[in-house]
Amino acid sequence: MASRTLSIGIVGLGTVGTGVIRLIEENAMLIARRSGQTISIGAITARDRNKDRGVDLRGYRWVDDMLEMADDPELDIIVELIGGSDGPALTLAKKALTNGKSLVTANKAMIAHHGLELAELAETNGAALHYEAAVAGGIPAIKGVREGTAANRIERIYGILNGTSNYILSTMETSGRDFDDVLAEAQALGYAEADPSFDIDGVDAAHKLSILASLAFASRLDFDAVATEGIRAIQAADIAQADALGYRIRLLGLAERHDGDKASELFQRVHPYLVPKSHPLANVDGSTNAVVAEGNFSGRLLFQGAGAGDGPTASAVVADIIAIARGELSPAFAMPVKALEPCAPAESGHRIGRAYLRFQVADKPGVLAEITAALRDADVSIESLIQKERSPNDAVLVAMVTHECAESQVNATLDALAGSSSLLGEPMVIHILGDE
Ligand SMILES: NC(=O)C1=CN([C@@H]2O[C@H](COP(=O)(O)OP(=O)(O)OC[C@H]3O[C@@H](n4cnc5c(N)ncnc54)[C@H](O)[C@@H]3O)[C@@H](O)[C@H]2O)C=CC1
Ligand SMILES: N[C@@H](CC=O)C(=O)O
Ligand code: NA
Repeated sequence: MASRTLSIGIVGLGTVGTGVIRLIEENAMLIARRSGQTISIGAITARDRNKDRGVDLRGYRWVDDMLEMADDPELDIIVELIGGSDGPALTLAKKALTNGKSLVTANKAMIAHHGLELAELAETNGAALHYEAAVAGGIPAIKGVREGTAANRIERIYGILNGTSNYILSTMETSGRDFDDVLAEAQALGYAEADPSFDIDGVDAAHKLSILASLAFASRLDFDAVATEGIRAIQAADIAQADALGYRIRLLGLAERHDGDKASELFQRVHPYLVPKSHPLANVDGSTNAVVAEGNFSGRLLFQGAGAGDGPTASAVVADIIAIARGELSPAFAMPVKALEPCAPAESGHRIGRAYLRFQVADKPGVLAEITAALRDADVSIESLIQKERSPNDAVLVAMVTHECAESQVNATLDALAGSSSLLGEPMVIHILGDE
């Protein structure tokens, strides 16, 4: 058994926090051998001391005020597992790092909004900031990109970054069940954020994408520049149409760096995509995540595994603790924060691709002609067109797939149709994954 002890304070005892305790208890010997030290849980806290969490916490020191942990000389590492971009999590993180204590966190919202500030605090105070669990749960995606691809110029990074929305889409696809019903199940399984709109509106995936993009492109983290759309508007009919056309719908995050003559631009987007069934991402189901990184020497790398849930997320948290125990003090964003380059956001309009468009229209003569005229005026040609029969609310679903065109042309089509009395509800655009 290792003779030295590294003491951690765990803040937050929900899905991830209790998972971390279970893992450290069950794999204690192995972890001690691998890290060269015994990892001891020196203090714990959460909102409610008396809640039954299914783990016996009686042997651990309870601290009422989490901020005391950041001042506690007995603790070497603070493990922040409460969540939230600002508020207590951020206060705790800053205090711990300022005091030279290393911080391990699963909090992507906080890293996406304040990661650079926290990384600078870590640099200044000789502490480590590790956040493997914050992106793609149990997959070592941060380590994979920060270290595994360090020698490469990354051309593009993309993937399925939110377990809850992938669980919803893939379960709706296979079972035909209702959106709300499947979301409730994902929440019960511990996959969803405290506010599940972060999952279904693409915000959680955008947090993760912005972090990955900073690592991949050595650029300053810029969450506000991620164009974000979630899965709320996707209907069972879209999933069925996609299936008939040979695709599955997945919520993807995609980032690319465009190096111009003078400056670099960064394209970052979270959006539903039609993924060809033959593409590896089409077969990523349930809460599984997958990250594709394309390096100029490595070629395409695919990291895949559980993106949410107690066990996989705890695995990533404890891997970070072990890394710190081993003395790994590498900068949080692979290089000193000052060395990261600012990149202006790239516009999407010039992007070329195919798109799935779905309209809900009034069942009256001339509607289809109106849509096709708007497409013609924007010079968008149609590869396939499906007109479905009338639904109970008298709407008719018209879905189509375009030939390759610039996204600005699709936008021009929708602009021309905006306000038309023939359209019942907002049209839906789903990009089709090309040779990304
Ligand atoms: N659940 C998952 O699959 C994953 C979660 N994460 C992240 O891990 C973090 C924790 O997530 P979960 O464990 O799912 O959340 P949870 O809601 O299950 O647990 C949160 C815990 O923090 C405590 N807490 C919240 N605010 C507090 C406060 N002001 N003072 C003291 N304690 C407070 C709660 O009492 C609870 O014990 C979040 O940042 C989340 O985004 C990351 C990857 C996967
Ligand atoms: N809510 C998140 C949890 C992991 O990050 C998700 O569903 O992916
Ligand atoms: Na991870």
